[in-house]
Amino acid sequence: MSDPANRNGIASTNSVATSTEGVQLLVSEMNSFMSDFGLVSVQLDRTRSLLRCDLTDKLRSHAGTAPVGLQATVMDFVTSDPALVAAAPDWTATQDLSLHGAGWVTVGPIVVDSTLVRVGKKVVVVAADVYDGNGCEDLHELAAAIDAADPRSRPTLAARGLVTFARLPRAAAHGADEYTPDRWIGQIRSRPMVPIEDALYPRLGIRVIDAARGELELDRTPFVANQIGTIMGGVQALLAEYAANAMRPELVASDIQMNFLAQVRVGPARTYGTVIRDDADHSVVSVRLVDAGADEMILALATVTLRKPPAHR
Ligand SMILES: CC(C)(COP(=O)(O)OP(=O)(O)OC[C@H]1O[C@@H](n2cnc3c(N)ncnc32)[C@H](O)[C@@H]1OP(=O)(O)O)[C@@H](O)C(=O)NCCC(=O)NCCSC(=O)Cc1ccccc1
Repeated sequence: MSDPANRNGIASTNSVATSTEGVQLLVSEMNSFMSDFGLVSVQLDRTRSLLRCDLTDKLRSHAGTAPVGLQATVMDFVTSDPALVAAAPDWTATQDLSLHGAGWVTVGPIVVDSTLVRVGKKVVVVAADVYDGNGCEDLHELAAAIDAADPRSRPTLAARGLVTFARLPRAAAHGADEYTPDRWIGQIRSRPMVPIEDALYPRLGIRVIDAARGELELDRTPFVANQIGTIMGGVQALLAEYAANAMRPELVASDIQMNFLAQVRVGPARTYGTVIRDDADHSVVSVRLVDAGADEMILALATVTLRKPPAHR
């Protein structure tokens, strides 16, 4: 089988995800908001996975940096691999995700190193370090640099994060049997690369209802949904970041905490923002995500810290 969009001959996966309300969505790697991220990963062993993501101009924040929602998206993606290996045969859903900036990713690629921390009966916890690859695209070279004994040889840490996954029955995820990171140990895997015309936020189709109040909406479409039929955790992080930035447009997000409480039943996802701190050099915004089509059922709670952009410091 040949797939011209696929750089390493890895078959792209299509699956019909059914949400908790029984709505069917055709979820495909070829038609995802991440299709032009240039995602390449390697499962180094059963407990560690490394991923890189291109930082093209389309994906940059208004300050030219890698948006925190984008870092959260790729962090969610790569940490799920050691989680799925550890949780097998269960599937996983992201329950909590935190990401704290140590610096800005300005050159790229974005590199995320994820390591299994704890396997429990109900949850699996995976830590992640985010680096600016500074032009290096070779994952084995990056892993060696991260592991270097001399701290001066290591890439600069851009952020540190922690992701808690809840165990779900494997039947919750359509296409689960095609996604088997435990069989990919040592393999470099490139996702299908399909160009997308729009920049990161416009492509999601976010509707701004009231910027000053952080009120935005996003439909659940196959473009942003995952195998269990809800809006991907990373997209919810991007939505929360966008809402916080709508309230404080002169700043740029550096940290995010997401608590995913329920899965989208109907959609759209709607945000409500509250500024909980305004200081000289930063603000903190709390964002509530609800399912507007399901009696405003709470989907997630987010806290976003925003700072002055690096060029203005
Ligand atoms: C499930 C939980 C995390 C925990 O809640 P609790 O209160 O502890 O449990 P709850 O009472 O709600 O469950 C009772 C029972 O139902 C089971 N079950 C649950 N769901 C399903 C299902 N869909 N289908 C079938 N069964 C389901 C559940 O196992 C349990 O079974 P049991 O009774 O033990 O036999 C909940 O807070 C939640 O859904 N949060 C939102 C999570 C979220 O949306 N995250 C963001 C998107 S994820 C993402 O993006 C990842 C990604 C990364 C990278 C790339 C791609 C993807």
